[in-house]
Amino acid sequence: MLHFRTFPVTPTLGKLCSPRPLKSSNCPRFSMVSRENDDQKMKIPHVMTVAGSDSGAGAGIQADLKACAALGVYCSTVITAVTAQNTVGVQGVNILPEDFVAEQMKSVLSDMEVDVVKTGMLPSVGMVKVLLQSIKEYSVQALVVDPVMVATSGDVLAGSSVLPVFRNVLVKGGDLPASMDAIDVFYDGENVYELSSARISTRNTHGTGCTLASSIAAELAKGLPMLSAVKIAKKFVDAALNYGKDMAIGRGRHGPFDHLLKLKVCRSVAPRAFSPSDLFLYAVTDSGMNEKWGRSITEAVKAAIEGGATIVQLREKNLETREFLEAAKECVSICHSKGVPILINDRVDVALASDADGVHVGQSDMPVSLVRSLLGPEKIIGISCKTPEQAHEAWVNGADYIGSGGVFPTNTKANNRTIGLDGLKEVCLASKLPVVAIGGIGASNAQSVMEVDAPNLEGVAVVSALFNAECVSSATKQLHANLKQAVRTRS
Ligand SMILES: Cc1ncc(COP(=O)(O)OP(=O)(O)O)c(N)n1
Ligand SMILES: Cc1nc(C(=O)O)sc1CCOP(=O)(O)O
Ligand SMILES: [Mg+2]
Repeated sequence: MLHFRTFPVTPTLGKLCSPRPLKSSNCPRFSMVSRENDDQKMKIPHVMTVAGSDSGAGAGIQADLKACAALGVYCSTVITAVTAQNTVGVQGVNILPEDFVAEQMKSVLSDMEVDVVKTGMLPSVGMVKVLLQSIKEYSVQALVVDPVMVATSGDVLAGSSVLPVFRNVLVKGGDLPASMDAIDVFYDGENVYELSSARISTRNTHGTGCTLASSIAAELAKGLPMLSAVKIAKKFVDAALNYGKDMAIGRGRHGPFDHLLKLKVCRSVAPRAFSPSDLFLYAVTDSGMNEKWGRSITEAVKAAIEGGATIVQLREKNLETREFLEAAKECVSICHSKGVPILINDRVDVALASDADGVHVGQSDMPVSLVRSLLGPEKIIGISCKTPEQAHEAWVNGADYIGSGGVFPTNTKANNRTIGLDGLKEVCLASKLPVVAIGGIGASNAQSVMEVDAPNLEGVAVVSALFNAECVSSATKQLHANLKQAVRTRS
């Protein structure tokens, strides 16, 4: 079945309201705007959806909200009808009174700066008139109309009387049976474009139309031209279908798919919550040392875990990205099988791609708040601090722990400033975060570190004491025993 999804933007809008020109394609996604009696504020792209509610949350208002959230656009919602719906079909439709739909639109449009209006289920010609009346009063850049005439299940949701008013059209071919590719045809009033992608074989297609239309609206709200917006929206729908292709929600023929695919990446990366006690014996790798002793990174990591390392960091400064990623994937699998968290030094991309538990960054690396926004809430982020001010900032910016040093002079990190045991204590006392000491620490001086009187000092991070030793597991066992002894003395 072909679903006709139509997008009458500027030509048709000219008749309906006074559209503002679309923002240029290279304008920033979030621009600064000034309003009367207001300081400079961050302008968030805004789509207002006028659509029906789907109780199964695969389509309608719920799909629009999820698509806009996934694409980083604010979405306000005007509900035209409430449907009783699931993966089997539409069991009931309760249409809201037209004057109340008008009231919702007025509430949003009179207060908020809406860039694009996207319509879904408009169950009567009266409702279309209500919409036109409202958007005549307030200026919006574009109107994306998804006629929602027929649900994926085949249920008819709106009559054909609304068809003649549409102009530009995107004809979706995703539901055509027995074709290898999903081919959509876009006509912008002048040219016809064929947009094809590989068909994703899945039962979870409920809400694809709503999602495609709201994604186009979201990209237009960011300032993209129409054809680019349509292409990106199609890519997003394909990615979401792919992520959700094996989900099992509902018993019907058409399940919902996974709009929030980015969150799924975060979710799968954190097998268990971070605990400060993980920092007790922190093994930080060094490829130069492992090469010198003729062992691979994976052999070194296995041996450190065997000796009692409680957390691992891959600090591989000389590896090519591809080599680093392969080693990281293997080490992630080893560490996860042993229940030991593994972090990546500096490289957020490698951490994401390898499914590692987090990242350790220094003061001149990517800022913690940005790392957090890229990695999501569940990942572990460590930050190096040498001063109380940095330690305070680490907490404010959302780090999970602090690495503080150099406690003693070290040959492992060039030009590293030594802060001593006193400097370490000052850092500990300036933050609520757990702290791991680093720099020149080994079995012979670990006890003196653990004697520092700071309750949040959780352990030691070491490179050469483990990896510049002939036998990594023995060296780790020895350090572990000494740390245990130090803790017994401390308590
Ligand atoms: C646990 C821990 N603490 C400190 C560091 C040092 O990080 P950074 O300052 O970014 O220096 P490099 O390690 O990148 O040279 C660390 N890696 N781990
Ligand atoms: C990676 C690193 N960071 C430091 C800091 O002071 O932040 S000291 C250091 C090197 C630690 O190696 P070793 O255990 O061989 O001394
Ligand atoms: Mg660094």
